[in-house]
Amino acid sequence: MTKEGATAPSALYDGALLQGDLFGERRLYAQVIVDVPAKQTNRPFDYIVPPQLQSWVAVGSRVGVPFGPRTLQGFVVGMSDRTSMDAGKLKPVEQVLDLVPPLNPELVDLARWMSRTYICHEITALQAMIPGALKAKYEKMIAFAGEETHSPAGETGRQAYMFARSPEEENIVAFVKQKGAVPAEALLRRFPDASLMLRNLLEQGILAEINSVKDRMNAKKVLYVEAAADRATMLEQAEKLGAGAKRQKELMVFFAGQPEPLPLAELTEKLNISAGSVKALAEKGWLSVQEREVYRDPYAGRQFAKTEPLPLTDQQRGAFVPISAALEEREHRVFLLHGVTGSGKTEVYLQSIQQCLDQGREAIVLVPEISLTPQMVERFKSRFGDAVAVMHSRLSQGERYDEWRKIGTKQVSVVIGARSAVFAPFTKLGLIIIDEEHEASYKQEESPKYHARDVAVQRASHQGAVVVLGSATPSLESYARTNERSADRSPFQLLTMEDRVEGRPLPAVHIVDLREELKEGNRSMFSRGLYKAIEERLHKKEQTVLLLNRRGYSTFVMCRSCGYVVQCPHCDISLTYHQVSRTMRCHYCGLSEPEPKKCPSCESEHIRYFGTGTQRVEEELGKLFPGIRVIRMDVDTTSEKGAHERLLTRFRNKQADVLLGTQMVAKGLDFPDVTLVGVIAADTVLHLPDFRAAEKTFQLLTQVAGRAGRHKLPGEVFIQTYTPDHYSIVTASHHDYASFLETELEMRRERGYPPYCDLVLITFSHEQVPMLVRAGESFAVRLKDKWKRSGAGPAPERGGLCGRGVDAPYFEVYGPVASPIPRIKDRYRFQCMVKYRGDIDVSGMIAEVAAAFDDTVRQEKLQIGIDVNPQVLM
Ligand SMILES: Nc1ncnc2c1ncn2[C@@H]1O[C@H](COP(=O)(O)OP(=O)(O)OP(=O)(O)O)[C@@H](O)[C@H]1O
Ligand SMILES: [Zn+2]
Ligand SMILES: [Zn+2]
Repeated sequence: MTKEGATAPSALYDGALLQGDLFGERRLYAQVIVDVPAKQTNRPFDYIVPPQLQSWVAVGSRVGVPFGPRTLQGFVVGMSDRTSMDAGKLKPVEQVLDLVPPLNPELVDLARWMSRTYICHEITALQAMIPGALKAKYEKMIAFAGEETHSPAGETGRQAYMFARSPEEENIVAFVKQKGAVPAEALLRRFPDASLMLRNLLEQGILAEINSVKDRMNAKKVLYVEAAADRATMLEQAEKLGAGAKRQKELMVFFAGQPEPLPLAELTEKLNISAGSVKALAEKGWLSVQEREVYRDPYAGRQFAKTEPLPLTDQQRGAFVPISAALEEREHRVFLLHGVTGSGKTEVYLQSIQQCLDQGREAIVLVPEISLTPQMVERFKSRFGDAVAVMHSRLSQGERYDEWRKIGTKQVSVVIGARSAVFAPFTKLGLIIIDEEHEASYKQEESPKYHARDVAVQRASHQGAVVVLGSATPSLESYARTNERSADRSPFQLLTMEDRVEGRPLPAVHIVDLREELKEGNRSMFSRGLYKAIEERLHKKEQTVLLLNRRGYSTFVMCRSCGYVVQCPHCDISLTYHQVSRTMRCHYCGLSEPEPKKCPSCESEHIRYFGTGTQRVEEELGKLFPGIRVIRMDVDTTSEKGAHERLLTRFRNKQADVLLGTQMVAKGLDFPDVTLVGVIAADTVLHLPDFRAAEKTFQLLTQVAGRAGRHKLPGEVFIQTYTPDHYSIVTASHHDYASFLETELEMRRERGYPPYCDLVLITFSHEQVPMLVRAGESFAVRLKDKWKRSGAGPAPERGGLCGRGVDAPYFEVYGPVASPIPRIKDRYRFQCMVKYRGDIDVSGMIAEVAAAFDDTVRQEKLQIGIDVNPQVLM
C-alpha cells in the first residue's frame, strides 16, 4: 500500500525523509512534463514546490512527481508563483534528482521547438538531451513512517511502532530507520525470510511504501585514505605498534610522509598490503578513509603532447578571418566551409575554438560517429588538454555520463562528440562546429527524428553563437542556402578552400570500366590497373586503402556485360530486387515486375543481383598477393569496444599493407604513407532507391579518394565501376564539386526534390493492408483539405513543381504507396510523401491531421511515423 502524504526521499537529502508543511511562506509552482510519451500528457502539469525544495527546483530540473497512482520522473519547464489550476488540488513535487539542473531554460525551449518541428512529444525531445544514465529507473522504497514524519499517518505509525513485537521486527524497523529509506529489494535481500513481517509492518503503518525515481547509473565513488594526525604523531604511534603489526607500522610510516590522500586501491597495490590493515588503523583513528566521487575517464593515463597553433595558409586565413570577426561581434552567423580534402579545415576549427575560449565562451564540435577516431580526438585534446570532453557511443554508459557531468560543472569548455553532443548543456555557447556536415548520420532515425545541423543552428541563434559547417562535399541543402533568397530564412555564408595545404596535389584518379575487364576475360574483383598499383605499393612499402561499400548490395539487378541497371519507367530510380518473390519493385510508385532473365538492353544473360562482402575481398587479396597483411574493418571486426581504435593504430604503425573496409575507411583518416586508394565497386550506392544516390556516391568517392597522398608522397586512386560515365563518378574523379553540383541541382529541380522543396515522410503500419490503404488515403485527403482551406490555393498538378518558378509556394501529398521495406515484423507499411516549399507550417498541419487519427491508432493498433526532412526513405 502507498501511504498518503508520506514524502519520498530526495536525492538531495540523501535518503532522509522530507519534512514540513506543504506551504511555507512562499507559494511556488512548477510546470512539469512527465515521463509518459502520449498525447494526453504532452503538456506541462502544475505541481506545488514545497518550501524545503524551493531553492533546488529550477527550469531544467529533473523531479519525481506523483502522477495518478505512480511517481514519475519529469522535467521542470516553467516556474511561477501562481497557477491557473485549483491550488488545493495540486500535488507537491516529491523529489529533486540533481543538485544542479541537468538542463537549462535554453534547452527546455529547444525541446519545445523540436516537438513542434519534428512532430514528437516534448518528453521525447527532453529525454534525448540527457545521457542514458539519467533516464528514469523506478524503484519501490520502504521508509519509516513513525515518529519522524509529520504525515497524517505519523501518529498511528508511532503508536503501531510501540506495539511492534518480535525482535526481528524491531531489527527491520531499526534498519529502515537508520537508512531513512531502503529499496524494497535490498531490504528483502537483507532479511530474506521477512516478507510476511514486512507486510505486517506496512499494514500497521509503521513502514511505508513509496515510489522513487532513481538514475540508472550513479556517480562512481572511490575510497581515499589519508593520515588523520600530523607527521610527528604518526611516527610516534608507529613506534608503539607491536611486532605483530608490521604492516600497520609500515603504513603509519608511509603516511607520515604522505600529505595527500591516496585511493585505497592504489595504496594496497603500491605497498602490497591488505585493506584490513588500513581498516584497523582507521578504527584506531590514525587513518581516515573517505568516499570521493571520481570521473570514469576513457582517456585516463593517455598523454597528449601539447600542440601550438600552426601559421595559417592564405586560404585558411581567408576562412578564419570572417569566422573570427563574427565571434568578435558575438553575432549569430552560419558559415559553410567548403574545403577540399586535406585543405586543413581542422586547423581552422582549432583556431576558431581558441578564440571562442579566449572570450570565455564554450564550443561544441560534432563529428560523424564513424570518424570520431583517436586521431581526431587527439587533435583536440592536444590543443586544449583537459578542457575537452569526448562523447561517443563506444564509451560505456558510465563514462559517457561522467564526461557529460563535466559540462554541467564547468570543468570543460569544449565538447567533441557525435550527433547528440549538440545538446551539451553549455550556457555560454560561442561556437558549434559540424565536421563532414553532409553526413547522413547527423539525422537521428528514431524519435525525436532531429537533424543535428538544424538543432545546432537553432541553438546558436538562441545564444548568439557562430556555426561552422565544414565539408569537402557539402550537402546540396547547405550549399543551396548560401544562395538563399527567401525572406524568412537567413543565408549561410560560403567560405572556400580550394587547395591542399603546402600546395600538395589532389591525387590522380583513374576510372576503371569493369565491363571492359570482363570482356578481356578478367573475372577477378580487381582490375588489372588496381592489381598492378597494389603490387607496386607492396614493393615500395607504402600503404593502400580499399573501400568496399556494402550498403545497397544484393538489392539491385545489374547486367555484368553492359552495366545496365533495371529502373522504374516512371520514376527514374532503380528497382529493388525482392529475393523471396523474385520480383523487381519501385518504391516510389509501387510498380512490380518479374526478375529479368536477359538484359533488356544487350540481351546478355550475365544479368544478376549484386553481392560481395569484405571477407571475400580479403580472401582474394590473400590469393593474389601471398603474405599481404590486410586489416579488415567492417561491422564484424569493429563490434568489440576499442576495436576500431586498435585496428587504426596498427595500420598507422605500418603493421599492415592494406586497410580494407566499408564506409568507415572513407572518412577523416590522415595517414602519411597511404598513397593508393581503391574502390572495389563504385556503383553500389548509385542504385539505391533514393533521390540522394548520386550525391552520396559523389561524396563517398571524393572522401575516400581524399585519403591518398595527404603528406609528402603523392597519391593515386582507382575507381572500379560498371557505370564509368555517370556524372557523379566522372565529376568525383576530377575533384569537381562545382560540375557535380550543377548537374545534380538540375536533376533535383526537374524531379522536385530538396533543396527545391522540403519533404515529410509519413509511414503507416498495420497488420492488414486494406486498413493501411484506407488510413493512408484518408490521411492524404485530410491533409490536402487542410492545405486548401488554409487559403494558399489549390494544389498544383503532379510534377507542377518544376514548371513553376523555384520560389513559388508549393504543396503536394504523394501516395499512399507501399514502403521500400513493405513489411517489418509482420506489419505492412505504406507511406505518403509531402513535398512543399515556402513558409508553410506543414508540421503543424500534419500534427493536427495525425491527432485526428488518435482513436484509430489506439483502437486499431495503427502506427503512424512522421519523419520531417528524412534522410532514409525506407
Ligand atoms: N597551416 C598548416 N601548415 C602546415 N600543415 C597544415 C596546416 N594546416 C593543416 N596542416 C596539415 O594538413 C593535413 C590535412 O589537414 P586536415 O586533416 O585538417 O584536412 P581536412 O581539410 O580536415 O581534410 P579532410 O576533409 O580530408 O578531413 C594535416 O596533416 C594537417 O596537420
Ligand atoms: Zn546488358
Ligand atoms: Zn516508380
